[in-house]
Amino acid sequence: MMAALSVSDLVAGYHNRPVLHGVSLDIEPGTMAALIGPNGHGKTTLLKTVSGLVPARSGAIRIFGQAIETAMVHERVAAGLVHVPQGDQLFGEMSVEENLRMGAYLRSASEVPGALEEVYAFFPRLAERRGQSASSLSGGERRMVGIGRGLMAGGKVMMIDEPSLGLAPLIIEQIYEGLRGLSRADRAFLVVEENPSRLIGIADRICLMDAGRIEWSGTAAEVAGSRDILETYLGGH
Ligand SMILES: Nc1ncnc2c1ncn2[C@@H]1O[C@H](COP(=O)(O)OP(=O)(O)OP(=O)(O)O)[C@@H](O)[C@H]1O
Repeated sequence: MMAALSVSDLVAGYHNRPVLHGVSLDIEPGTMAALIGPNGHGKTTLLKTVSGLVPARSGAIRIFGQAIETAMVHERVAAGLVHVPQGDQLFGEMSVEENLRMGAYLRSASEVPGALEEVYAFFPRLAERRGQSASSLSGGERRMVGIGRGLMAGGKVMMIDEPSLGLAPLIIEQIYEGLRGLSRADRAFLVVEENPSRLIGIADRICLMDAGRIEWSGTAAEVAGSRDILETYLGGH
């Protein structure tokens, strides 16, 4: 089967600091992969390199077979790639719905109402607050708008950087349930998560990143059952 996202031997970094030392990973359509690992080992840099915010020095990135490693950011979005960054970067003065509509800037006007319906169906709280300014939302609601705005782009591969960051356990559950519900045969997710136990029953595969490489990958239950992995990489979480 053709991978939704395929990364091979990706090398990238900042100025004279290499961060990714040959990352390879494939995500199948219809699945969710989670990227875990110690802080500062390149998870965010991987997402930024795939979305084109950090240039790749070498290696290949493909979306459903289409090579994008030298494409401009907007061309990657047009190819179906969505990146929901840490901190959401919402427009605080604009309403929930206006923020959501911003995500659909590359789509035709006729597709927007259906896309909005989909977001509101999965995050009903946003439907209730559609006219409220983004700056007045709670942290969890903001995260939902960030993810919803990504969905509005109609992406086939959604990368979400730490959807659970700073949120209460109940809200984290709602966010992950929303994501699970958004799973479709023609869509794939890559999420960064610091706590692998949250991903049991949610992520299809866990990829462990260490020192700029994918060191290991397997199911969430395999991670939870592996003392070595938990103790070596995750400080016994
Ligand atoms: N703009 C930048 N310029 C220079 N170095 C950077 C820049 N952004 C990140 N780095 C460095 O690159 C390395 C990897 O950072 P990255 O944010 O990818 O890690 P991470 O695994 O996502 O960690 P975290 O979970 O803490 O976000 C770190 O050493 C970081 O200091």
